[in-house]
Amino acid sequence: MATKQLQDAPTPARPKSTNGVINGTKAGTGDTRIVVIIYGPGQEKIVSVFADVLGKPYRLAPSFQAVGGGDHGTVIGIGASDAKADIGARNKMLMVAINAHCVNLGMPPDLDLSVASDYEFLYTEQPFFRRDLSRFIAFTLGQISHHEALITKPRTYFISTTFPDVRTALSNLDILSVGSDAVEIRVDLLKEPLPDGTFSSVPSMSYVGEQVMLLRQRTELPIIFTTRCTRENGRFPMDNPELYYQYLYRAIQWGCEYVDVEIWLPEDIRRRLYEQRGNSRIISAFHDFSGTFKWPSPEAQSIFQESRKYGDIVKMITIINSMSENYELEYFRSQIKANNPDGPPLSAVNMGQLGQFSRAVNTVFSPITHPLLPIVAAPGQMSAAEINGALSTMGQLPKKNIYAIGSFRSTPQATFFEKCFNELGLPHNFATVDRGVKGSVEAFCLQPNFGGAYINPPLPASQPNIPQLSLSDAARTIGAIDTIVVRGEGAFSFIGDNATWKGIRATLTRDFAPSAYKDRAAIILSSNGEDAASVIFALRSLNIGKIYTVGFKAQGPLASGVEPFTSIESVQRVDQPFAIISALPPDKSHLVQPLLRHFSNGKHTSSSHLPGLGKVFLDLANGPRKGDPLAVAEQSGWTAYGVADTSAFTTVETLRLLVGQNVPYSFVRLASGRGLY
Ligand SMILES: O=C1C[C@@](O)(C(=O)O)C[C@@H](O)[C@@H]1O
Repeated sequence: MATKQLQDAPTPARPKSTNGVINGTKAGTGDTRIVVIIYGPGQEKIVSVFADVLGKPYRLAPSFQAVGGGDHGTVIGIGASDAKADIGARNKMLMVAINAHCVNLGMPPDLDLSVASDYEFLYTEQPFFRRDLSRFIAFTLGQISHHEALITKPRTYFISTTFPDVRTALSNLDILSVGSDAVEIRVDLLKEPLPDGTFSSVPSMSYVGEQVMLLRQRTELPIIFTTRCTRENGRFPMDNPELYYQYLYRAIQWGCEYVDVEIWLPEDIRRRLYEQRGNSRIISAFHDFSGTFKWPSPEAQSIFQESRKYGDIVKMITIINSMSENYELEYFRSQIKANNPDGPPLSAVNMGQLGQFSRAVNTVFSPITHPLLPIVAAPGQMSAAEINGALSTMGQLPKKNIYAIGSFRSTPQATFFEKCFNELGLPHNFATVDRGVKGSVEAFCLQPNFGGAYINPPLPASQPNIPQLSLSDAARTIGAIDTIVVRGEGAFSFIGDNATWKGIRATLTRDFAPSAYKDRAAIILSSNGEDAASVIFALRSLNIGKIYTVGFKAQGPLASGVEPFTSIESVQRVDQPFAIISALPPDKSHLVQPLLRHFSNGKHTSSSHLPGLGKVFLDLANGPRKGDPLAVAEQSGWTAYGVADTSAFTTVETLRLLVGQNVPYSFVRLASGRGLY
């Protein structure tokens, strides 16, 4: 049957690396196959949204057979009933098929189409969450990847949600996920109501699909999809391993970033899931509730070796009987690390109260809970604040002074940082200090308990004058340090970094995949090269084509491929730019308006009859301004963002750099409603 077909077919043309948008690296091109969107009755407009997000033209086709090599670079739409006829016979090396299904229409997706497609996008028409689509497509096509960034982060946490229906969690999700790097959906704990008032023993695929969709619409965090079995503290029945395959494979198709695959499952199922995982990552999971498991045993070693065969992360969780077994786990952890330098990261904790020590010291994907959750997902689970409290009591999280250094006395951000520290149980002090006289930044860095700083306006990277400071690539290239991070002690223990460009890039990729920027033109307006440097860096990381400038001339390492507009004629010669970014100060920000209007109905770069029309405008001006560039942009058909978006994304990045904790963008924006920006 159709399921069988998939079992034998690893996802073809998987990009060699998922070099998505991480750190200073460039966005990868990802999957280069032709994207085919299967749409439901009356839903052809979803094809144009996919095309817009990807920055590509689109056309509708009657069948897979009608798609050929000449369609590279065009998004193809095929109606669901037409697609059914020949989806099984499609050339999988040439095209990637995505079944787009609108759940508002009251019917579950067609099972044959679900199974035969490479991916499935479930969406609601009202409200429609474009950023959900953007994230889904950028992830499944390998243009972005969270994993590389997460496994290099010193500590990662995921929140195990235990809701029977994620709808009840949505209003609290922002606060629940403070401190988490990923959100786990415990599929086995979902309770699907049946018409007779009871609950289904296993939630149906369509119910689970909708739950995943709802969760992803409300969080930007990667999702971990878990079907925990009855023997391992879960509710998923164990009599039919094939059922696990069906759910877990569908999780890959839905674009879940992580899929938890239990080690007891037959090897064939684990292998298939691993081979077919596309850009998802497999967490190979082992739980032992017998109380007889021993970390120093050969069994523990062989479980790790078996898990690593089909796991990007290995998770081992057990019940213990004495405190000393925590030390045995630590020895096991260090051995595994030493003997498997290229092996997958190990996430290992002991359950129960006795095991809480290990929950505090585990650094890789530590499962956490939150007081607002209905139940803890496993005995002994702790919240992020409890773990940080324990670490600080054990001397593992020394109290530091963290500063906002600027030409200001106090800012709402400072209050926000303090709130985050409280919420996360971090022991640090936060102080806002005036930069004042030259040299004061250095003076703060030299204080014994200096724990890092964000600096506004940024420090020139050319003359920071701080001993022990090394620079990140981004700070060096941009020429500005807005964050000083402390890593360890001794020589070069301070890193001068730049968080602003990441805030800009995150804003630019909120509603568009990185491919939308590739080789397209952009215009930057600024009074000087310094204010524009982080913008150029962010655009370059998205493989932008030509950059035109107004008000400044780019210098130094960022100057190549950047051309100033010299006259009205030079503006008129330019093809439709994909992005216009203004770094002008508020009193000059209205000067961008004529450009926004000029390019409103633009000439198109693409020769196709249906080009992607998306265009992005970002206004970085902060403060009361003349005119309303955002309104003008929106009237002229631009997708417009203001500085509040970029500042919120930059705050996320700054917190991550300074204290290693993830505070979701949505939470920062929530706080901004109370006057953060
Ligand atoms: O595997 C784990 C770890 C866990 O069992 C714990 O012990 O915290 C909780 C589960 O939800 C998660 O899937």
